Amino acid sequence: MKSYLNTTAFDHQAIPQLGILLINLGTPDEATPQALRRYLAEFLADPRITELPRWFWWFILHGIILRTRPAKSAKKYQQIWTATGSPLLNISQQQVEKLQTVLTQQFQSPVTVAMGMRYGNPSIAAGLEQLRKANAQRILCLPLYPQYSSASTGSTFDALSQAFKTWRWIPDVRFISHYHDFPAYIHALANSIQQHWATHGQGEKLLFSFHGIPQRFFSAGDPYPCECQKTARLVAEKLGLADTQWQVAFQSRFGREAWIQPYTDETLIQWAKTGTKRVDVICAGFTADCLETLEEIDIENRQLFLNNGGQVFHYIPALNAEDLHIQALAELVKQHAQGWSDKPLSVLQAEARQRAQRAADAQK
Ligand SMILES: C=CC1=C(C)c2cc3[nH]c(cc4nc(cc5[nH]c(cc1n2)c(C)c5CCC(=O)O)C(CCC(=O)O)=C4C)c(C)c3C=C
Ligand SMILES: [Fe+2]
Ligand SMILES: [Fe+2]
Repeated sequence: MKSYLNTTAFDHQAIPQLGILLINLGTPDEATPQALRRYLAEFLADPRITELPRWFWWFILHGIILRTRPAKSAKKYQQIWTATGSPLLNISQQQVEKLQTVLTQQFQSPVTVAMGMRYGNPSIAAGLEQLRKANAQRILCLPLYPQYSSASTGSTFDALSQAFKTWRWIPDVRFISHYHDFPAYIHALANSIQQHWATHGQGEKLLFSFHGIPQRFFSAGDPYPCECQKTARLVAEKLGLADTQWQVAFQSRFGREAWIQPYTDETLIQWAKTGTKRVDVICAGFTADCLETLEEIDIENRQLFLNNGGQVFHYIPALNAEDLHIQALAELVKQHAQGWSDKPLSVLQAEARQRAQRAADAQK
């Protein structure tokens, strides 16, 4: 017989909370080949990530990839690892804390913000469990992927559904599918670029580098590349850039098949070879700095540009836990939590007391 979470009797006195679950991709527990093997085995087994026949992919994954990639990836992670662990996890924790503070100030109803990672720890199930224990009867799920892709956002939805399968009492649930053109997010990006230019000067060209996906996914109807283009265009318009001053490219290619183009590394090499001396690169789709930005862009792609004739390479950090980013996330949450956050604590407490009283009366 299957048993479900919620093992204690319903508590009439408990104050309902609004729960916000921030979700990101995830990261290994340590920068070691063993930890990478565990992490990549979970990540690369996700059918949304590969979309290949399971038997065929299982053979490639276990026969080839998991024998070689963990050691190579561990070396890369070691270059960006901090005293307190993975940058992505550290930054995510800061985002949770700051958003909790801002929403507590701005919402009438009590709110709890938690984090769940699609792969690795803390898992989505653990983040939801934290919200369940806080008596979150309404849960807003916010994958921190501004641009929708089946491989990222779609996969997050799968994991949420899987986790809820174990709950007895399914709360009200809302899911933010994308926010690639949300004004406060565009404003935060434009502001971050302007701040960077004010301190370091402006390059000749600005490259918006987004994580790629296989071309096959786009051809099958994934809107991701279009949403990346729109984010970049809106930011460039806000900055008043001419079409010759900016471009979109896609990084993080994996495997041998074609991914969406142009590729970031090839673009930077071509720019360097054709006389561009100073570039700025921003990874606008990454809401927190991680391996793909700190190692692939700020280390590997920097070298490619400088080795091919470029002279100045500036990586503009992700929005991370910057105030304007947290403000943008708070606005996004407010928009999607409409009708959920308007009861002051005093009203919720009075309702809880009435519930408890009626339950006690009914037992007499
Ligand atoms: C195998 C194919 C992959 C697809 C498709 C893919 C899509 C995708 N990924 C992100 C965001 C991140 N990916 C990160 C790391 C990473 N990505 C892949 C592969 C695919 N991603 C791998 C194998 C790895 C692990 C590192 C490595 O071994 O190279 C990260 C960084 C995580 C960290 O710990 O720092 C992020 C973030 C998106 C948004 C996306 C689809 C749009
Ligand atoms: Fe990468
Ligand atoms: Fe990825």
